[in-house]
Amino acid sequence: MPLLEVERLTAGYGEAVVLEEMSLSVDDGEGLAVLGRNGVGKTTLMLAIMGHARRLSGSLRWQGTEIGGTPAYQRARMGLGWVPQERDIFPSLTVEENLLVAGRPGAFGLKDAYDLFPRLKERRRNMGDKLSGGEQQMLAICRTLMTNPRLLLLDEPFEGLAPVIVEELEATLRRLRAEKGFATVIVEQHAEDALALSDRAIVLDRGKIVLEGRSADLLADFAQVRRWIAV
Ligand SMILES: Nc1ncnc2c1ncn2[C@@H]1O[C@H](COP(=O)(O)OP(=O)(O)OP(=O)(O)O)[C@@H](O)[C@H]1O
Repeated sequence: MPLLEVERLTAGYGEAVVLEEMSLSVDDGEGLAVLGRNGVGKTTLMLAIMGHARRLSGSLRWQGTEIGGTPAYQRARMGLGWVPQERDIFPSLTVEENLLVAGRPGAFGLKDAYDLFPRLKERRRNMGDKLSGGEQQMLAICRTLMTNPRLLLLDEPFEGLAPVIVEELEATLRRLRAEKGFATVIVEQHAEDALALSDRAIVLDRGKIVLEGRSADLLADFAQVRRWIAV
């Protein structure tokens, strides 16, 4: 049984339809990349999975249970972990406080966060608004990991970061998946990075899946991906 199953999902905001009859699934431990140009509905898909966008029809199943009508906070408790593009760090709390307020019982705790990103340990007494972009992203990822999710949804985690930081984040995400068996869904403009990090990928255009396949195959024939993502 897939961990997450999206079936003929139509979703958007108010009366506006952004996603049309979209179907996809993510297995336990699997990495899925979501690619596409600006405005095609990638973030909306994440928001719909988390319960923050409006579902008009279709179904969402989590470990076989329908969650289409389940409120967002309960989905988070069920093991869906969301790392928003805005990072949503509390500016007036320290790094450590940001981590602790997110914490829920489970295998991943403060020590694991600091092992994953030693930089966060060095900065643990810094306020949330006194961090570099890369440190903020590390904190945003760890804060979600502190909720001990089964699935980690990342929205453009590499946006605006220096290449050396992107490499560090990529290596850590790879290690996390290998060691802890997390399933991940990653939305990225950097398509080649996202393909290198994932097992499978979907490419969206105007609210629909226009291409999907194994990431290795899409990387080997990148021209067909570029057709859909080039501006
Ligand atoms: N809160 C909202 N209310 C109404 N429409 C919205 C809202 N958020 C996004 N949209 C619209 O939904 C469509 C898809 O946006 P979405 O953010 O999902 O795209 P995206 O592929 O993630 O793009 P980007 O890479 O720019 O984030 C766009 O036309 C956008 O204008």
